[in-house]
Amino acid sequence: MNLIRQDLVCLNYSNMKLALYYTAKIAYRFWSSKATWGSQVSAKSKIKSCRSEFIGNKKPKVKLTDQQKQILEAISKGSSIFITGSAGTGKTYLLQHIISKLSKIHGKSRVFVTASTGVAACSLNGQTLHSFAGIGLGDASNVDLLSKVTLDKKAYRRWNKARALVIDEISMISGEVFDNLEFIARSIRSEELGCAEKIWGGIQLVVSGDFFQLPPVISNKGQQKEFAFQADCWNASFDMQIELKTIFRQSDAQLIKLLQGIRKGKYDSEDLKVLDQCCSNVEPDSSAVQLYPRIEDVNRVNAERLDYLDEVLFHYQALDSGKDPWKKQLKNGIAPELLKLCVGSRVLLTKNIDVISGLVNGATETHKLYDREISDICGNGNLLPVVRFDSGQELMIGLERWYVMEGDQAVAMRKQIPLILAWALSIHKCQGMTLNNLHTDLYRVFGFGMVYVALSRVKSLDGLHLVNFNPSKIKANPKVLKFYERLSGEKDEQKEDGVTDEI
Ligand SMILES: Nc1ncnc2c1ncn2[C@@H]1O[C@H](COP(=O)(O)OP(=O)(O)OP(=O)(O)O)[C@@H](O)[C@H]1O
Repeated sequence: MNLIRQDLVCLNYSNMKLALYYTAKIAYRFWSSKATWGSQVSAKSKIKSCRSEFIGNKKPKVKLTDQQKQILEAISKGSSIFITGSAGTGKTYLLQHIISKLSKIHGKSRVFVTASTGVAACSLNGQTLHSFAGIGLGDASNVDLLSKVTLDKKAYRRWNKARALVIDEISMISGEVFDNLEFIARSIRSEELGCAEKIWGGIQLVVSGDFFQLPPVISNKGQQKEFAFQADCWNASFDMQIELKTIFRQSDAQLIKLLQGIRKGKYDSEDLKVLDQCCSNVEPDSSAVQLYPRIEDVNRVNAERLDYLDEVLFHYQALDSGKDPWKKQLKNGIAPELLKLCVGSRVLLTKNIDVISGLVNGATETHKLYDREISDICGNGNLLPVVRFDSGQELMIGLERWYVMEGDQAVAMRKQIPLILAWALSIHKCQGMTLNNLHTDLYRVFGFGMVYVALSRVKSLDGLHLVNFNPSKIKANPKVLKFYERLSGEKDEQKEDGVTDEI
């Protein structure tokens, strides 16, 4: 199937020298390459080489903090670690370094990268924890889950093969599930590998997340072990539990103080004044991403805005390969099955494109997502979109691939344009993102952690706009507060015993 019709690309702007240059060149190359879905890799590399002729391919280097380096060293020594810290302290960024280190130590195929949600898993090129484990919804007794996994040859093999297991966004995994997974790992590995029973069957465990962010979705509200840290095996699972302290996402001291308070469910009159100044009932400006607690509001706003533009709609249908259940998991990722765009759509780039991260954010290549300005679809039919970024730079966005990995094996893959409509996003979907300008309606906020997740996405106060803000919605779960008190208490005790600050 032809993706790129051999029509010449037309641009809607007249003053886009740079974009015109790229586009003209790309259009020519596509014309001559007769690109199809199958040949997109070469088309994409042509886009990249074409871009780098103009803007270079430099990736700004990020220096790891002493804490981050200490964690990497401990990983090299085989330690199992829980990494926590406020939003924007670089947990996921560090995980990327950890994953490459673990792959060197154990071999790529023996390192399994997972996360509690599809979106978080996709951003690490991993899979959801539940699908790695083969436990389905995971709502059965440990013995029943063990039999389920034992009957699932592939899942059983994964548990045997694993030398290291990475779990991101742990706040959304319950203690019940965490204990059950430990039981499965220990049972399968001691039986199959013929070794004495060890915790997690001897797998090196790297777990990351912030329990002040979104909690697990639990059907049985009476469940005793709501959070993973309440699991019986939690403390025994780690050699080290460490809280990252340096916040990178924000640099403004007032905003950092405000967010640190909200994280713990606290605020003072100064914080309320700051939040008050962010409140306004004025229609959000078009560069702001609107965050809503409920997906119905997100879909409604995006559909309304798309409709309002009254432009020709372009449909981009994802191309999926692989088998179920892996293929089904692609639906939980960030790349939509059907992407509808038109000229003027507000979009979000959902995949890190090296050349963009260096140029636009001037920071690192590791941002998981970027908020960007108006997109411009060029040409017609199946032509590729050209996006104008906040920096003013314009790029044609080619196809990207999202994989579901089983060790080093890709078991399913989705090809899609790495964009989603982004006038509005759900607070659940934005966990992990960094946004320049956000507008959030907190009227329908429910549960703990939601206000914190929404507000902590933003980089500076200029970019924070609120409606329906009610201080009573700022709340932290008392169990989580206790856990962190204990964590820092233990740290203080260790300090008195002469142990280093971080460990
Ligand atoms: N050592 C570092 N120096 C500079 N920037 C860093 C460093 N570590 C991480 N960052 C940057 O900090 C930002 C936030 O990182 P990241 O998204 O990993 O945070 P996080 O703790 O996972 O946040 P969240 O809890 O919201 O998911 C990213 O832009 C990342 O590139």
